[in-house]
Amino acid sequence: QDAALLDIERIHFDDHQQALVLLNNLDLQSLSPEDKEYHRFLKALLSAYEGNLENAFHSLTAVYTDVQSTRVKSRTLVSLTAMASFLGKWEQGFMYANALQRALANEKDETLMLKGLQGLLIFYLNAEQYDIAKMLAQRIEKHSPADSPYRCLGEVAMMDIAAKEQVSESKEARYQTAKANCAASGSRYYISLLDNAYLTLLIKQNKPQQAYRLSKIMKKRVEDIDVLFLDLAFNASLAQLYYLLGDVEKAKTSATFVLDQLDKREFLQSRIDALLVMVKIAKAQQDFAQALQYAEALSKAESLLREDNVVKQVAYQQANFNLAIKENEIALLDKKNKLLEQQTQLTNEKINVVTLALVVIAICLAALVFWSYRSRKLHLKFKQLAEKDGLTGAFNRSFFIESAQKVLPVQKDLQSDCCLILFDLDHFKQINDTQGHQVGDKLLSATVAAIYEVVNADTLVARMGGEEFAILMPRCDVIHGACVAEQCRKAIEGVRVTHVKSNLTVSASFGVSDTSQVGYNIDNLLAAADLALYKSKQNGRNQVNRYFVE
Ligand SMILES: Nc1nc2c(ncn2[C@@H]2O[C@H](COP(=O)(O)OP(=O)(O)OP(=O)(O)O)[C@@H](O)[C@H]2O)c(=O)[nH]1
Repeated sequence: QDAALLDIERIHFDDHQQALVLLNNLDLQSLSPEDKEYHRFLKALLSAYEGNLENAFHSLTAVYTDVQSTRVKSRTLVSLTAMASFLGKWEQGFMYANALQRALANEKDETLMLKGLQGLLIFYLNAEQYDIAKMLAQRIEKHSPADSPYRCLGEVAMMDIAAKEQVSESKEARYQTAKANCAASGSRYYISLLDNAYLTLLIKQNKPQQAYRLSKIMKKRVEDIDVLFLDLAFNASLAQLYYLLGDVEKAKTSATFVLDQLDKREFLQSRIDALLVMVKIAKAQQDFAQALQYAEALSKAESLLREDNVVKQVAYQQANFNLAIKENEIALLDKKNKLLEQQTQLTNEKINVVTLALVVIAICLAALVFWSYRSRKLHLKFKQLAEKDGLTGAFNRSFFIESAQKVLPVQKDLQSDCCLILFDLDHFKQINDTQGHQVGDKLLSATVAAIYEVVNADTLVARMGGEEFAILMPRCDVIHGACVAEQCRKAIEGVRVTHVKSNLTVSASFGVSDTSQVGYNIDNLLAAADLALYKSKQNGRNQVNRYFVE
């Protein structure tokens, strides 16, 4: 903030005229927007010295409402709080004091914090809440160095409270330390306030000689400062002091000075002190008419003060009550918020649990699908392994026999002929020996593939062992069977295997049997076909022979 503005605020208690001159001479255009607001605040504050505190209070209220800068706003709140107590605006004052207390709870700026405490201290002092005022003074003492004006104000407050409470013990030592601190702070105004508080205490403790010495020291300074409130308080004290010292004329002069001023709320205590002296003097001089007049004025002033005290107490109670309501509301809101938080947390947790459950279910389902797919695949594989020959893909012997045992009785019931072809590759050992086993294997596979080209898909083709194969054909007589066998023989003749060392030809010998001759027994069918096959081998191989009953 602008140094000139800060200076004006610093000196305004001690030299308000100089402060006013400086403020009016400032070039407004050169100020930042925040400093313009600060300038407006200072103008409102200094207007208090024009004699109308009420007007100054209104100006400050307007500043407080209008300004944007939080710094200027909180500074204005401090002055409003203190000023409300001088004007007896207790209801507003407690409201401001509460707002200020709340603001101070979060205040990080040390100067603003001390300023705030200062405003609160003045307010609670005037509100006669001495316990709170003492606490505030202690806080100020803790936060400020010995030579700070804030520290000095704390000392003034403590002395003022001692005077108000009319303590009987000597405060001489305390006064001397306080005075040293206040002198170090360089504030004439605060030193005068301290002196006046101590002066009041000395008078109340009936120590007129000490009080007199002090008053002599004070006089010049008070006159120089020229603040009406201080002038009146000092003269009221002087009136009491001179009366105690028996200097009636001087007591009268001082009291009259007080009573000649406008009858305002902020000067009420000084007025009462002065009137009290005037009543005593008039009585002592046996001027009863005058004494009555002063007594009436005194009673009026005292009743005003009592009224003010009642208003003050009620406002204080009300403020505490409002605060309690607000605290309850805040506590209630806190609880509601906590409840909402817990509900949201609960909902979130529920969502998490549901999501987790869904994920787990999805994983389980996927695992289940995968597992059933795998097990189906495995099952098929096992089934295949159990039913088929691994090399050629034809059915194996056991499956062939099993199937034949199921098929044949059905065919028998249907009176449908079936025939069985048995064939064996020729000179296969030789092929193995000359071409190698791998070629032999290839040949076996190619043979089965060639057979499947000839027969129907529902025909049972099986590898019975080694290079021997069987074909079972339902709804087929021996002539048709021999025909199929012939086709198969030719197909095998056409089988070619790649990557062989020399030209490789392959053939097979066939034997065909049928149910019309040997019945529907698989063993008989096989045996009969085997005989026919044997015949083919005997007759030079690569041929088909049917079984005939001899
Ligand atoms: N590469 C191969 N050879 C096999 C397999 N099973 C049996 N063999 C062979 O097939 C040959 C059968 O030989 P043999 O029973 O003497 O009959 P062959 O040489 O075909 O002679 P003929 O039947 O009289 O024409 C043997 O050498 C077996 O080792 C097989 O899975 N792969």
